[in-house]
Amino acid sequence: MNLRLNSEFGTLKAVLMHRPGKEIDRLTPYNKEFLLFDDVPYLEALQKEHDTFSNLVKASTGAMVYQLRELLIRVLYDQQILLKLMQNALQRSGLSHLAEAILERYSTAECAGILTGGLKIHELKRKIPKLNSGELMDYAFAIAPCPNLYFQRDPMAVTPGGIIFSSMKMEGRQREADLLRTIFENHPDFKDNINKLYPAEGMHSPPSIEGGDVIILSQKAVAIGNSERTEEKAIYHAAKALLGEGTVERVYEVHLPQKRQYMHLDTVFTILDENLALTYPDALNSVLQTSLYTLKEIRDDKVVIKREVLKESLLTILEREIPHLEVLHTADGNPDYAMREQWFDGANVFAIGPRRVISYNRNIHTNRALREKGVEVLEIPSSELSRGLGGPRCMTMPLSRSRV
Ligand SMILES: NC(=[NH2+])NCCC[C@H](N)C(=O)O
Repeated sequence: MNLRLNSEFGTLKAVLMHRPGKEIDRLTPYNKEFLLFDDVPYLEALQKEHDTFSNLVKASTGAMVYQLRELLIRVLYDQQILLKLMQNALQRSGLSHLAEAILERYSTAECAGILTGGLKIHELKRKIPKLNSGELMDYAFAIAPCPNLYFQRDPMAVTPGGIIFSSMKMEGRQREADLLRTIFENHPDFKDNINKLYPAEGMHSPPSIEGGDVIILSQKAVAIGNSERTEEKAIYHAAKALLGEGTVERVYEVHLPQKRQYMHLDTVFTILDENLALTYPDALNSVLQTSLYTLKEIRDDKVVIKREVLKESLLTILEREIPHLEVLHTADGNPDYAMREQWFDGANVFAIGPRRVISYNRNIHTNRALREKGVEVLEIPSSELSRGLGGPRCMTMPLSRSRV
């Protein structure tokens, strides 16, 4: 599988998802903010909703649906890889010296569970009795959980020129990117098919960039949100790699207001067909600045790029890049509902093919407007899934689509 995509809407052929697990049960009213949740979801119901979603993706497209847990277990059979991930995970609590003892006592599948669901001190004490000292706070995490892992969109991005491995802004999500990168660099299905664009070789503590901020406008153009989560410096480096690779000719930096409800560019718009986009107008109108990166020259293997600040709105750019663009608004622009539906990711539908989308059932006004435009809308239940403040696009990492 060649890991490149040239659109947001070509018929889906393979996608990566994560069925939420133990990590969700770790959320409490006290840690939810740090872990970027707006509520404390009910795991069983959340899993049911997620199963409906992944089954629907499979049934409606015939696509291969990879599950993160299976891919992770496969690469963790390599003890060196497992040890390194475990040490990194424990490092944050100053306990990396316990990594080997953990590997001796837990199976590979259990280690995968720990790396995603976290580990508390009292759980560890049951396995390593000599740890029974009162100094360690029993209910503290030795390894913090990754409850946002079902938002598979964010820890990386597949572009027309290759893969961007995210460097996550928020501490509560940083380990997710390590897990994804380890999988894609080591799993036999993927490791020989990736062209890594970001971070550049030897870059330590790369500036933050998250997959939800990366949107393919066309084979030749990519938009990246400069947002609460993605920094200008990261966009510069990603643009340089993309333009140097050569498939993409224009990279747009879209300056979003730094607000939680617009945390990523894909909370503001998604592309559903060669000439149809779904947007949240208030956010679109508050984009006051965009910049365009293009290639200046490649001399002695050195890529030089040029940045122009454009006095153009996001809409103008979309219209230029997407000929005959029609724009549909969340809740059809109805002011009573547009804001409500955007909060629950109305604009964040997942295109499984041209004018075919999966959307949350709760966004009834948006779904109706989509249908009136001739879009096939497949609905999924959303009472629990939406509590993490991400929608169907956020929950999926497409790996292969038919070319358009
Ligand atoms: N691509 C997206 N819009 N992802 C939404 C992620 C939501 C998640 N709770 C976070 O705050 O990071």
